[in-house]
Amino acid sequence: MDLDRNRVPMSALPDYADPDYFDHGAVNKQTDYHRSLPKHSSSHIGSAKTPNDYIFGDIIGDGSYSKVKRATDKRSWKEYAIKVLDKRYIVKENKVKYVNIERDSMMRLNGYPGIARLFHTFQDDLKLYYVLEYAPNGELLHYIKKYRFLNEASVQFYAAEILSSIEFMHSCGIIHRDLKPENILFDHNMHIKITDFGTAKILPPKYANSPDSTMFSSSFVGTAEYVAPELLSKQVVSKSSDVWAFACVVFQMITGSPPFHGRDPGVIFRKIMSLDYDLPKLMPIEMVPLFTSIFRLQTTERPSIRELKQFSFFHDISWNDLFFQTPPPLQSFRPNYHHIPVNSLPPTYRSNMTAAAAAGAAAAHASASIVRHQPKFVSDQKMGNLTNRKSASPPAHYGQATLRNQPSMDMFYNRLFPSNESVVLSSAVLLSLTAPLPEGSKFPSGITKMFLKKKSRVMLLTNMGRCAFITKGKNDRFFIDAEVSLYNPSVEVRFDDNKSKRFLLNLETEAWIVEDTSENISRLRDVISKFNRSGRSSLDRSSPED
Ligand SMILES: Nc1ncnc2c1ncn2[C@@H]1O[C@H](COP(=O)(O)OP(=O)(O)OP(=O)(O)O)[C@@H](O)[C@H]1O
Repeated sequence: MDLDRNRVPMSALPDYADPDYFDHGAVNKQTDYHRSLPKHSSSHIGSAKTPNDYIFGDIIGDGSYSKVKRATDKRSWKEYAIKVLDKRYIVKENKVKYVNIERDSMMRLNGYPGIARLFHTFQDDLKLYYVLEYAPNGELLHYIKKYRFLNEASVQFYAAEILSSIEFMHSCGIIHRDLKPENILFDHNMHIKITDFGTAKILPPKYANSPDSTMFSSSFVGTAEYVAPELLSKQVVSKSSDVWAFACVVFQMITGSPPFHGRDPGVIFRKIMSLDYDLPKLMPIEMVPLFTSIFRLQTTERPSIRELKQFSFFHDISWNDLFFQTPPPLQSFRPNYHHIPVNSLPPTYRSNMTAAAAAGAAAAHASASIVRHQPKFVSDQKMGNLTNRKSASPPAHYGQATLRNQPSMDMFYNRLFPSNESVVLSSAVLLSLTAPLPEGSKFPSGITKMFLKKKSRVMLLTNMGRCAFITKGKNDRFFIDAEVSLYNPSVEVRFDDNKSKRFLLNLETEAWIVEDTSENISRLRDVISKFNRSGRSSLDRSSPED
């Protein structure tokens, strides 16, 4: 079931009658450079396959404008991951360019073992399908969360695989621009497969062998924690921006969190621009130069990949047959107490650190604390103040329902709630999590806005003042992944200016920015304000006695 169906007027859409609309760049005209690329045979990328050739299984990934599903080829019984993209949404959100970039860059990189392969693309009236090599062992992020600090042997081995794959990408003239643990997957044999080339930069051919520090203009793409300073200060990227992200990923593997983290993109960017990061005291000494040499503001000061491969951290890596080796088992990091703590580093290492980083390292040594940053939407605990509810704990069926045999979406949505509660308004939205906005401060704009992670959700408002955000999970089951009571007096609702489709739910410890994509903003404004006003007026009435 497509949640957005019936929400976008057909007249607003371009003509998709041409089956090659996406496959041959009718929307995004091919540049001379694209025409100069080697052509792939039509059996490889083209319309030879259809959705009927596959048995679709669970959703295994939820991107900002796509769902990734497990699928089995009916003839070969081989398993694939099929990325299903909603054409209407892509056009409406101006994502056509990214969809084509993803296909073009993956085609160019096909065959390298560290990069997920794209086998076919095809489409039907509503969707685009990218048939990808299936990486059944999930994301690197999963293992970082599971083990918190990964063992040194794994960090070394996987850092080498990632670095080799980046080197290959760069040699093909592709800068990934969004390397992060969510985009590094594991195949059957626990070798890496880099994915998500939707925001890659495809360089003109003459730059394929350019130095890593050569800069290219770039829009603001990527993920705040892994973005390099040159993008923030000059709106440019270089191959060494991927190397910066690589260092952030390796840092996260060994310490559990990325080096530059914070509650909102603004905080993260300030830390990146001032190179404000901490080196935990038990970090293996051989790893330190990796970070101190890469975390430099000037791209020219960062080592090239060729130089990095010579670092002592990689001294026993056999680079030529990495993907034929058996990876070391992923485990938790067991600190080797013979490692030298950071505060007794030789002066050459210390001189590479900024004052802030050195002070941070000293502080980290004193407290040995490593802060973990895993943004997470809150759910049930926010429901405590829901009025008219006898109990804060959800009923047994709460949060899950199947879609089958439901005559209308609203009736279906009602099944998510207790029987005395019903949906009064639903709308497709983009939801992002950020730090609470102090009174009087403006909504995120410019690059801070661009780096907010947005998730497509359906927002439901119920007659009980509940504001729930739902998404589709495994087996086509919907679930509520964030919700709040608008009657809760500590929830502040703030609308952006009149022209904007955004509003903010300011909670005590975090804020949700909601952007309406269903032309419903004025109705949302009315209903939400009504609920929230009554909650806040009860706060005003009760505060004098408190
Ligand atoms: N080949 C694959 N094998 C297994 N899982 C995959 C594969 N490709 C993608 N996934 C899963 O789906 C998720 C989303 O995929 P992908 O990052 O390509 O989508 P996206 O729309 O670009 O996401 P985002 O908006 O988060 O950048 C991945 O993080 C991963 O968990």
